[in-house]
Amino acid sequence: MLVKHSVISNIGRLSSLSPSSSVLRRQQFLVRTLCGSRFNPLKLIRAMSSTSEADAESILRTITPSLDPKRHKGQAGKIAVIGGCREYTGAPYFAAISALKIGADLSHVFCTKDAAPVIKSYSPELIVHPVLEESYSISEFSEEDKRKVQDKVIGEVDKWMERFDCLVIGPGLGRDPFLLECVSKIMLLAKKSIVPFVVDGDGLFLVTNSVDLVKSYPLAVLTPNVNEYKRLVQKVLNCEVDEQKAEDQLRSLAKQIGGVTILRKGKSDLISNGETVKSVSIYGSPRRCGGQGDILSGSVAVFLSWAQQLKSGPESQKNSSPSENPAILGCIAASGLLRKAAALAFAKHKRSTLTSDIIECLGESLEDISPAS
Ligand SMILES: NC(=O)C1=CN([C@@H]2O[C@H](COP(=O)(O)OP(=O)(O)OC[C@H]3O[C@@H](n4cnc5c(N)ncnc54)[C@H](OP(=O)(O)O)[C@@H]3O)[C@@H](O)[C@H]2O)[C@@H](O)CC1
Ligand SMILES: Nc1ncnc2c1ncn2[C@@H]1O[C@H](COP(=O)(O)OP(=O)(O)OP(=O)(O)O)[C@@H](O)[C@H]1O
Ligand SMILES: [Mg+2]
Repeated sequence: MLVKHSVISNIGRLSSLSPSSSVLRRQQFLVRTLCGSRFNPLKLIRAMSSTSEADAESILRTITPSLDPKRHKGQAGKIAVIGGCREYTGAPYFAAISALKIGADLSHVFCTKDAAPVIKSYSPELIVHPVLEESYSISEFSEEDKRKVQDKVIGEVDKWMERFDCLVIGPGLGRDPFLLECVSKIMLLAKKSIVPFVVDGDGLFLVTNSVDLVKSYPLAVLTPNVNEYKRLVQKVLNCEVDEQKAEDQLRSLAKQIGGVTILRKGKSDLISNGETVKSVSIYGSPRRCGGQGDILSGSVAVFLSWAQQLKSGPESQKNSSPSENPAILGCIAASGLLRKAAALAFAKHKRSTLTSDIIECLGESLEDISPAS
């Protein structure tokens, strides 16, 4: 019930933003999904009651849509990654290509001008927007001109915002202050349009320093690694990470940030929205090469979109969709699939397993669990 009330109050807050018609549709969908006539307290209480190992395979089977010939391009998901700068071009590519490899129809990347040609050259499948600016490229500008540049950046992203099913904010973003200020405005835009977002990498650096950017937004998912989690706990809970109370601490953290969903990455992935805590411990791979978290953030975006779609689609009218929060379902599905793909890639490549090898195994791993036909 607590969940229901907090969702209603969050929606109330979101409603005060004079929404457009597509925003209204999203709001109505949220209300129907989380609090509507299909609201089943028994199912919800069961789902929320304890920390337990999630049945990731069953969730993957439930939320992965069938390949229906009647569906048109875009219906399987339109994802956008906000990330990619001079230093990092791999991370946004990994997140964006993983979304496509899992089954999303369109994957965009909004990055800096330097990063764009590099990311484009990795793959013609991605739609790359060279719109973000770092301080060095505007160092000679007056304050007024800097503001104009910022408005232009926000305008470029805003043109697309309502078309996206989910954003991934942060892989390879870097920590340039001017760029991060623009990204904080992009988060506000996403909230205004009620677009879910996954925050990872340097996006978590931004959010840790400005928690209000995500606080009480029920469609925000944070995916911290060990360092990012430590910094969040220190900032929000004002204490150190306590492994003995890992689940309680994660639940408190998510609750303190107003019920956002947090996926704490590690030996076991732990997922909480401040009410329930679920774990995914399927055996993955002993290789810890960089970039696996980026696969995860792109995957969460797709599965979250599919879980939401399932709840709003005709299947939900038959009361056959699961009652849990789509963000939690998306995290469980993504974590389970990444671990399966990592295990498969490791079986093939052993010590030389790289992130690209794991990405190549995403399709086969999903096919094993949820065959296309
Ligand atoms: N190919 C690319 O373009 C990629 C780009 N990426 C992008 O890089 C950006 C920064 O992200 P990040 O992950 O490097 O930052 P953060 O977590 O602060 O780690 C910094 C340092 O912390 C340590 N450390 C890490 N894990 C640890 C552990 N388990 N236990 C203990 N220590 C641990 C370790 O330090 P060391 O051990 O070397 O002292 C590590 O070097 C971000 O934008 C991200 O998206 C990546 O996605 C990778 C692929
Ligand atoms: N010790 C571990 N044992 C098994 N799996 C792990 C371990 N640590 C992380 N993972 C898995 O690897 C995935 C990526 O987590 P990781 O902590 O490497 O993220 P990250 O540091 O953000 O990665 P990236 O290099 O992309 O930034 C997680 O989903 C988790 O399932
Ligand atoms: Mg990372």
